[in-house]
Amino acid sequence: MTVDSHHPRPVILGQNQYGKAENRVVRITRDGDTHHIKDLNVSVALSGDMDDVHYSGSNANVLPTDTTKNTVYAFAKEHGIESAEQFGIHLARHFVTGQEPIHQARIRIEEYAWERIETSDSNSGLNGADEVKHSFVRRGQETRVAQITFDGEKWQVISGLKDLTVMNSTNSEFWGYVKDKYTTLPESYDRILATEVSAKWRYSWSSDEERMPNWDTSYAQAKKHMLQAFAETYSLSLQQSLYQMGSRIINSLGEIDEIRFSLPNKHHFLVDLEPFGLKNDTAEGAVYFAADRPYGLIEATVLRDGVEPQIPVDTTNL
Ligand SMILES: O=c1[nH]c(=O)c2[nH]c(=O)[nH]c2[nH]1
Repeated sequence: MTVDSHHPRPVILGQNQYGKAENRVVRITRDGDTHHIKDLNVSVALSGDMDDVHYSGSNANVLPTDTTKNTVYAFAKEHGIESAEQFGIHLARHFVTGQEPIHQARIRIEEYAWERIETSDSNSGLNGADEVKHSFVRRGQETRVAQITFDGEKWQVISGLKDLTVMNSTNSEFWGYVKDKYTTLPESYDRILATEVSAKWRYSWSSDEERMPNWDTSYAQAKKHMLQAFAETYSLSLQQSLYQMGSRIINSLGEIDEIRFSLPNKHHFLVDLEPFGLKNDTAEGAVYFAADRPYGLIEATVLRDGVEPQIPVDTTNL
């Protein structure tokens, strides 16, 4: 049999599925001052009677991927997120039982774990009222970095860390900024503040080997002060938090003269759930869309008065 180009061999549609992938959903629940966080990456894949949309373009059986995304956010608000498994079961059941043409739903979930930042008061137990209960550090922790330079006489040691992700689920505002004709950002009086800290600090030590700092102790202290300053600062901008983190280190650790931060503002947008009759109110605990890009990038050096800045402005490849 010859192949007639006007009547090609039938081409058959094989396995197919569709849905919205990587819905980044952050659910904060508030129990008084104590906040709880669930942070998921949810991917929905549906399959069923989808021949027509592929063969002819008829969308009659197609629940839009946009709807699957909205369902993830609305369920997070309405039913909460008890566990990834429970949330996935709930979603899968909804799609399969709710839409006749959908026969199978596969929900894949990644969950990012967060731990509470221990603030000064959580340890002492003396002043429990001031303990910070809305500050978290993402588990997995950071990468420690160091750069050592020696010219035969003098040493320069720059230490630091990257990929230390932290979040305050309240005590962050952003308002009173410049507005021009392109400004649309609504002022916020209670927002999530999250960043992935990249910091490099320079030691004043440069020669006397007898008086060399204890690098491990110093690193642990710098990290602790940075986290506590982040947690304890009532923030009016990420810039202000940055300065507080840096100055806490400079004030607490005599051996460090200079610190440079690169802080991406990991934006969390309140999801509009009004169309589904759901109030998504910050004060009650809310559902956020965790955007990955673009992001604000806040960078600055904080130094001891009188010292010369030496850490390069662009520390990416330090
Ligand atoms: O903490 C912030 N600093 C900014 O400079 C800024 N700009 C913006 O849009 N949001 C924020 N947040």
